[in-house]
Amino acid sequence: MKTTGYVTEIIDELHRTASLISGDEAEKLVNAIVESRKIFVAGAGRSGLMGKAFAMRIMHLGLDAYVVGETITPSLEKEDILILGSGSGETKSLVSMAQKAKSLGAMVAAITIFPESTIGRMSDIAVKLPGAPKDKSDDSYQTIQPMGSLFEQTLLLFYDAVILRFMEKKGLDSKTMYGRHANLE
Ligand SMILES: O=C([C@H](O)CO)[C@H](O)[C@H](O)COP(=O)(O)O
Repeated sequence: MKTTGYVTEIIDELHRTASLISGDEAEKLVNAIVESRKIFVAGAGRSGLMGKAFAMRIMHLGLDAYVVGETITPSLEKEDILILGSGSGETKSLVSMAQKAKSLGAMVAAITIFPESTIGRMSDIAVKLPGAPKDKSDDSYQTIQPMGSLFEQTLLLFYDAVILRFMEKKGLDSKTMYGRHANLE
């Protein structure tokens, strides 16, 4: 298949996964972000990269957003939310973060293929995204893509959709948000 054929196939896969995301679960996450004081985002590897893109846009919304592990990230407190993106829901560093966040009384949200995973079960809000785990141990969801690519792409689209929903709720537009964009690039 030509590279452009693969692009079309990936988009078809994303159409299928997008249509399976629960609107109620997504709305719970948006409302939790609205109600939280600070928003912390975490994920490992590629899932973490999608989280960084999400945290940047949350900052553009005018909220206090942080990526876990960065040098200027402050302490998590009980009025805050920790959002974890993890296909498997079993990544060890994220399990520890979820445990710590729970012990501090903060809200934990998981975006995962497996709400029944360790991270999913520990979370106050779990949004299920369809996909195949990176080790392909669960072959119930078919994708032509390697490892967790389909989950990671769906995660980025989902995060961008959360931003749009937040903008809609708060009457924000791109122009206002651009006013907060980095100007030392
Ligand atoms: O980087 C990743 C890998 O390339 C899978 O496609 C994963 O995002 C990373 O290993 C984290 O895994 P999950 O927590 O299961 O998303």
